[in-house]
Amino acid sequence: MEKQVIIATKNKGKAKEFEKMFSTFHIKVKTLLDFPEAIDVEETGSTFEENAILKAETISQQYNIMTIADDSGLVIDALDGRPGIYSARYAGEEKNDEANIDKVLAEMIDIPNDDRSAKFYCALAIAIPGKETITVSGTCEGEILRERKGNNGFGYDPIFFIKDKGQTMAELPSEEKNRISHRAKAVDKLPSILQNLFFLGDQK
Ligand SMILES: O=c1[nH]c(=O)c2ncn([C@@H]3O[C@H](COP(=O)(O)OP(=O)(O)OP(=O)(O)O)[C@@H](O)[C@H]3O)c2[nH]1
Ligand SMILES: [Mg+2]
Repeated sequence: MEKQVIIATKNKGKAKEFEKMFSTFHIKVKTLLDFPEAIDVEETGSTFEENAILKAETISQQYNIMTIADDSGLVIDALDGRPGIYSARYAGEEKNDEANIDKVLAEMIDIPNDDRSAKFYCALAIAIPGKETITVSGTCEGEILRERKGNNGFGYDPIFFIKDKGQTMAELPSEEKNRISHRAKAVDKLPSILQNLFFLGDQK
């Protein structure tokens, strides 16, 4: 039977990236964009991992199926780690990427060029009914530009500059982002975990 996994996200940018990355695992992926009636999980955790676990466990219990959730964000050193777990809503509940970028650029207007380091962080939680939830994570180092560059990706990608690429995350083609991003680095850790889980105890 083809393995089924729900990715507990409503974020279109993430959904696209997960569908592309999972196509190599021959696992059929659905996201919460396919389940409009899914519980809307309130992210009350104080860490990326806590929020990812909340999202994965709520949905895996609702549908009794293996669920992976991603909680991720942008952590800027000069802003004491902000926006962090509040990245999606940094400029307000409407989760507007453009407004989020504007707010970060305004807060960093006086930050010198040599103090604009940042990282993207992604925590994934894997919840399987009847088993212990597992988390993995990935990070991608970069720095924050003073203006947007590039139209690919989503969120803060246009202002996140990756030195050894000489480009922003939004200038990279999506295949390239899906090789080097914080999300890709976390997803890369899944095959060995899924192998063990499926090998040790086939999903019911
Ligand atoms: O430029 C970006 N490139 C990325 O690759 C990326 N990954 C995360 N983020 C930011 O962090 C928030 C996640 O917040 P988040 O994990 O709570 O997700 P979300 O609320 O958007 O959807 P959901 O997965 O919770 O349904 C997102 O909205 C973005 O602002 C990114 N920005
Ligand atoms: Mg969220």
